[in-house]
Amino acid sequence: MTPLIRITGLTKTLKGQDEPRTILAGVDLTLHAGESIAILGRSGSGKSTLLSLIGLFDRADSGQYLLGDNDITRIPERRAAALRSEEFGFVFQRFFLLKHLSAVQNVSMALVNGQGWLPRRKRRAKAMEALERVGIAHLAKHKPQRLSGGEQQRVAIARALVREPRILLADEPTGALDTETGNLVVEALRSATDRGCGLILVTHDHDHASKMGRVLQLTNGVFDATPERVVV
Ligand SMILES: Nc1ncnc2c1ncn2[C@@H]1O[C@H](COP(=O)(O)OP(=O)(O)OP(=O)(O)O)[C@@H](O)[C@H]1O
Repeated sequence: MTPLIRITGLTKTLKGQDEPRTILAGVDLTLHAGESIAILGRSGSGKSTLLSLIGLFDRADSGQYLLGDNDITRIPERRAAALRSEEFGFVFQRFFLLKHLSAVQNVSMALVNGQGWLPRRKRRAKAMEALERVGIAHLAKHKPQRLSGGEQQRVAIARALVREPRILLADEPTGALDTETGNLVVEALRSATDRGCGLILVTHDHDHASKMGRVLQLTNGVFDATPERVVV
């Protein structure tokens, strides 16, 4: 089957006031439907930079990016914006929940500007289903201030999943959480792959990384050549 993502030889050099710095020096990555990948690497190794290229927030200097059968290496920003909302779900370290809205309203909001109009009742039903998937349907009416950090992050995951993205990108989603709470969040992310979603998790936490199907280590702008550990 065609992979969701095929990236080859991706490079990115940052040109600031100082000397140009090569952050990514030829990254190869393939993600299949239903697969989960953890990306580890020391601070500043380029993990977030890579995720922002994959999520089409930024462009590589060279290399090729195939999304399914489509070469999207050099698509215009308008098309990139459409793909970001149609194909990707994003989860960040910060939850970015709207504090005056309940959990279910925060999740439904993600459907307001989506493809095709949905009546409010349908949006709410889908949002409830997404909250159920991450195990917090019972907290649907709670506003963020009444939720713990881990619960808020699971609302954010439900918000990312409610649009049924094909690819879920998570950048340090457990960075602000303790280990136990982080485990719940990682399980909520991983469970998205049960329905065929592809997941890429950037993390510093080796335990969380080990819950993914593959673990890749970013060092000096490329993935280590050490054999990938496959968890079965
Ligand atoms: N907009 C920018 N302008 C200049 N330098 C940047 C910019 N964004 C990132 N960098 C630099 O690029 C390098 C890679 O950053 P990146 O955030 O991708 O690393 P990371 O592996 O995600 O780090 P961390 O684990 O600390 O989040 C860092 O040295 C960072 O300082």
